[in-house]
Amino acid sequence: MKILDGKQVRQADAYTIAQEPISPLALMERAAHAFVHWYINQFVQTRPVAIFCGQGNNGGDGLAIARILSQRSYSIQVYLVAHTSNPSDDYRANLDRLQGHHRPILLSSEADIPELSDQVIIIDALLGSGLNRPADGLLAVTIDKINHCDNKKVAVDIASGLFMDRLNAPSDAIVKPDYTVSFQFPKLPFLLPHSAAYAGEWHVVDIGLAKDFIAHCDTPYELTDYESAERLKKPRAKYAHKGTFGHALIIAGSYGKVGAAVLAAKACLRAGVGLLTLHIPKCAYEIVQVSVPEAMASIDVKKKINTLLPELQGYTAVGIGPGLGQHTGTLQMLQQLLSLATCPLVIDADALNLLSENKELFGLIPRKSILTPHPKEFERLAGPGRSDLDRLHKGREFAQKHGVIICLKGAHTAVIDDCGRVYFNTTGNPGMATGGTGDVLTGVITALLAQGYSPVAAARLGVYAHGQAGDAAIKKTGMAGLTASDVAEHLRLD
Ligand SMILES: NC(=O)C1=CN([C@@H]2O[C@H](COP(=O)(O)OP(=O)(O)OC[C@H]3O[C@@H](n4cnc5c(N)ncnc54)[C@H](O)[C@@H]3O)[C@@H](O)[C@H]2O)[C@@H](O)CC1
Ligand SMILES: [K+]
Repeated sequence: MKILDGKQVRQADAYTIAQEPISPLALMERAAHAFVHWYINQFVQTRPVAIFCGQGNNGGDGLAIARILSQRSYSIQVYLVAHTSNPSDDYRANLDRLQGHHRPILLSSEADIPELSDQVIIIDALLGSGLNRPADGLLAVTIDKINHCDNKKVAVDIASGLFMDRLNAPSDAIVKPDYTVSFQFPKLPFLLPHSAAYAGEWHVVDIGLAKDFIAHCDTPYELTDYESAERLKKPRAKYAHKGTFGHALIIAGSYGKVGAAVLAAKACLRAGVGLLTLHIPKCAYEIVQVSVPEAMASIDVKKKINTLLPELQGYTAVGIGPGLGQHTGTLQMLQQLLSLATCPLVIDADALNLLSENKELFGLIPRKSILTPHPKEFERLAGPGRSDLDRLHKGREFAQKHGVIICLKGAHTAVIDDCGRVYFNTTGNPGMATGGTGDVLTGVITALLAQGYSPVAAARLGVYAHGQAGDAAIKKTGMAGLTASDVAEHLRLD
């Protein structure tokens, strides 16, 4: 699913209106019905509804939603905030349509803002994607009051006060909803850590904007959702043998961090690789043979660290980094790998830290290698970002400059390809913020690369499947109890 900017959404809107054709008012009605369809599956009729409306089209949506909910026997009360001398036509039309069903209350000062009982659900339709400056005056006061009550809150399209395409200042008044029901597309701020709190749990509802227009819309931002992940998957052929699914090499582990190698290996196997060899220091030999009997071991000359690059011939992908340590001998091995590798690489954890400490090696990274930094590792690689958006821009620049794919890990891990396209992941949960899950991810992506997936597909599908495994695992373990081993065990690629 694509993520469009404000201008593109307005163009999609206008194109649909002209081409379908459909009147703007009928499109608003369709959006309101889509919202209500979601709403009635979520909240029972016995919960009263307070709908706060502005005077743009977002407010128009709110008025149409109020009418439709009232027709469905929900008890509603609309509160209007007058913030413009030029209310939108469709706002006016919906205000007219509401007459006879309901009498809205106009809020003229702070004193008019109601105290609501706990049972009331708040629908926020004050401002939508047309926000052109931070909310102030009575709008800001109303937003503040809404935020201070414990009632469940649902934002229509986007939380009032949240910019779609640019950063808000920390002091801006923005509704903090429990849910956002977004029309047709998610919005970029929903996916960025610092603004995600202003989206809550977000849902996208289809309002029938023209598919041909959307298909041709050029945007750097996209989601990896269920449909796109399914499209990326390659079926396993009936007459396949283990050679069909590649031979992965994972270079991992050091004294005290052998677990990282084991986790990466288990995940690699669960992600369907044909054969796996682990290159490990001597101290890891028994541990690996016992805990991952399916993997072959390539033993380093050193007892506690990896220093000697094995012969690379025959491997279809190499993953390096989990639990590796940052010794000089290991650095030389990494340098050799970067110079000699002819198959795609996954570079993670200490291998990334070694690169950050030795930036002159950047030029050696084979094109289309996959780098999997968490935000701190990314900062070490590419410098600090002033904001989430800035970090994303830095990631796009870095990926294009060095011809690599970056998995910038986080709640919505961003896979950034070497053309600067960003694919946000949609699976996973906060339980996965625990040691070892990164090692599991390296194993999964290495397995997919080894099986012949393109680097971008391997990164997107790997990140998606990794999050999906975490989501499946918490059904048994709960979030707090989730371990990286649980994630590895619950991986399912078909
Ligand atoms: N995406 C789509 O194709 C559709 C969008 N619809 C709705 O239309 C909305 C966008 O409508 P609009 O463009 O009218 O935008 P808004 O509803 O956000 O309102 C814009 C109006 O508010 C004023 N305004 C902006 N920022 C302000 C501020 N800080 N303080 C006071 N006034 C401010 C503007 O000058 C303008 O008059 C969407 O969010 C969505 O809810 C739906 O009706 C149907 C289809
Ligand atoms: K809103």
